[in-house]
Amino acid sequence: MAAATLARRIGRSGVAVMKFKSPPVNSLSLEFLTEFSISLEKLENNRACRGVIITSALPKIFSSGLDITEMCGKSIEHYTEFWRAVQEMWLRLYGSNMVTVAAVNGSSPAGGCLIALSCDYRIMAENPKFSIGLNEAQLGIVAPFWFKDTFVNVVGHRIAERSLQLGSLHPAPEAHKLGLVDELVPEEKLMEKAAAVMAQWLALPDHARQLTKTMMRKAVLDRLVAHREEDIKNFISFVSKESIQKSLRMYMEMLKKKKS
Ligand SMILES: CCCCC/C=C\C/C=C\C/C=C/C(=O)SCCNC(=O)CCNC(=O)[C@H](O)C(C)(C)COP(=O)(O)OP(=O)(O)OC[C@H]1O[C@@H](n2cnc3c(N)ncnc32)[C@H](O)[C@@H]1OP(=O)(O)O
Repeated sequence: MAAATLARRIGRSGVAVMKFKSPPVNSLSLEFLTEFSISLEKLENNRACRGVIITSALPKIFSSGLDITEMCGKSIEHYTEFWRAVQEMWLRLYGSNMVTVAAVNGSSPAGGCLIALSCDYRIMAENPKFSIGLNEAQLGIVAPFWFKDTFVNVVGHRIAERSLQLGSLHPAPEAHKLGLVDELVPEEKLMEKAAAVMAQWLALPDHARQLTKTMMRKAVLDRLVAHREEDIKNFISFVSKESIQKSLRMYMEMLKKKKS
């Protein structure tokens, strides 16, 4: 696959490093999501792999979230396939038996934030220009219930409610204060710190850690599994509305204008 190049390396420590590399901004296209899920599945099935560090190969951007062009002016069949791929990615990552560490080395709005939130631990570069959050409301769209559930499980109900309603993108220091990321480190120390955190988590017996993780996350995962088809229908009916299409088009135009 060409668009989403994901470098993987499993060291002697049993840790893979996955680097998002889909210029210009690592947006989560159908192709990217499919490749990401396949990569996760391969690592999950590889007994030599016990943990994965997820980061970006691009400067300043971890991931710009779902590829908005995938949600604009496409067919029902396309929306169905795209949304199933988003669900699949989250089910694999949030439900992974591996230790997952996000080394967030750039901005991470919406779907990018979901990826970080789905990991076991988040370390972010301490650059106040980098921001993270579920900003869907700013686009005139609504974060699905499982994005919200994942967010609540990390920061708690009150912080999630305020942040989601306002569609806030939190600069790194604020994200740390809110508990949205666990640690801030200078950018050049990010991978070193991620490896140290990984070693700490891998020092425990896998079975105890895995069963505990399942216990903590199962209810939220089961909720999407039980309502998967309904969630796809909701997405399609929401995104097919002309008012939502208009909001998405205006947002894309705003992004382009910002440059000129
Ligand atoms: C009640 C029932 C509910 C049911 C559920 C229904 C609906 C919910 C559906 C979905 C949830 C949505 C989740 C999402 O993830 S939406 C995506 C949100 N992402 C963003 O808001 C980020 C937008 N991008 C930026 O802010 C910036 O681009 C950046 C990431 C900060 C990088 O800035 P920089 O200045 O470095 O780059 P540019 O802005 O110049 O961008 C370069 C280039 O990329 C294009 N682009 C950026 N982001 C996206 C994107 N997410 N998708 C597609 N394209 C993107 C940008 O337009 C530029 O393109 P150009 O052609 O001009 O070069």
